[in-house]
Amino acid sequence: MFMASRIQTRAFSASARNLSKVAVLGAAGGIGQPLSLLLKLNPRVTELALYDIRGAPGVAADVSHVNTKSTVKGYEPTPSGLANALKGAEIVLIPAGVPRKPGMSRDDLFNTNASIVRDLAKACADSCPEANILVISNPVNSTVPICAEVFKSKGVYNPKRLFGVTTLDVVRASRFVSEIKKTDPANENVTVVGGHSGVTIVPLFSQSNHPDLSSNAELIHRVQFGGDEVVKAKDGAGSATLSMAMAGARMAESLLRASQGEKGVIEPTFVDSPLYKDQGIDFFSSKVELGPSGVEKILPVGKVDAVEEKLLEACFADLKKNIAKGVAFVKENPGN
Ligand SMILES: NC(=O)C1=CN([C@@H]2O[C@H](COP(=O)(O)OP(=O)(O)OC[C@H]3O[C@@H](n4cnc5c(N)ncnc54)[C@H](O)[C@@H]3O)[C@@H](O)[C@H]2O)C=CC1
Ligand SMILES: O=C([O-])CC(=O)C(=O)O
Repeated sequence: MFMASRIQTRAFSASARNLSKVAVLGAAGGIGQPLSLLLKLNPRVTELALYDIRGAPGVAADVSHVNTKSTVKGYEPTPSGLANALKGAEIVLIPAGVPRKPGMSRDDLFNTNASIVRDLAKACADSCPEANILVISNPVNSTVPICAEVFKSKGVYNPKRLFGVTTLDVVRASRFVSEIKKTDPANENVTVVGGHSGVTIVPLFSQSNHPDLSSNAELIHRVQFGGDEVVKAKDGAGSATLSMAMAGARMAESLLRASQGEKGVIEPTFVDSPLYKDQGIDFFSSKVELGPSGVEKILPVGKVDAVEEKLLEACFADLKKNIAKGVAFVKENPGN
């Protein structure tokens, strides 16, 4: 009897620890819908909260019929709907905002998406200040600093809990390499550092299985401008959604694995980083070891070759401006 109740208690505390509410803000969009589906398929997610300014209850009703154990709820587009979606969330994924059309840069999205992300970050700071915030909305190089400034202004900033999602860049890099080398992309781990737009995306092929590729200008360009390929092909109907949903779901899964005790979980992500602060760059994407507190350890960039050295120089110049723009936006437009 005593033994049985002890076992039951232990089983209960283990499952209580693994209750993971995940919220998606922008859940009815091109990324939000497949991302919500992939999260519903993830057994580590126990509660899925879907929010959008339109259509979240419909997406939630649909996804909720998928026969996995997690519960799914769609929230009304009201301040209380948003607050309830966020309350108790361990992870918040933010793909809310407009995507690019052909001819636009990610920075061209700033004017629309900056205030969307600022306001959603405020809601997160109020309702789930300890959640891991995963920013997908572009321009990531600026929207992540925007979130940081909002959290700072509310006195709840924890740099270990804020992530710009750059997973798609390594997903693409490994796939593109595997196409060239006729290998399985699952075995191609390409480190990509910097930021998430154009020349701020720096693949480090010298550190990969195929160091010869570091002089392949065409491949480097394809990784840096992979997003443009999709924007062009969609011809006005948006940008990457399905591959992005997969990348976002992978990042969320990695955080859940790490928070549930798995050691050595490493993902590339754009975080508040010490790596180049001496050069005035406060956020940088590199390999990050994840843990129960979010960022466990930011790994060094490591040895780069002369080509990559030049790529990094170009990255720094743009990245610095993108970050400063996000910081200045919140200072000049604190919102209500
Ligand atoms: N980090 C990355 O690697 C990638 C980022 N993106 C970015 O993700 C963002 C979303 O892209 P898509 O899903 O294709 O766009 P979409 O237009 O299909 O969906 C965006 C959704 O956000 C919603 N939304 C707008 N304002 C909102 C608010 N204040 N609160 C909640 N929801 C709101 C819209 O109603 C819409 O359902 C874009 O900014 C895009 O550039 C896209 C691909 C890759
Ligand atoms: O290219 C875009 O605008 C969307 C994006 O960030 C990507 O696909 O990497």
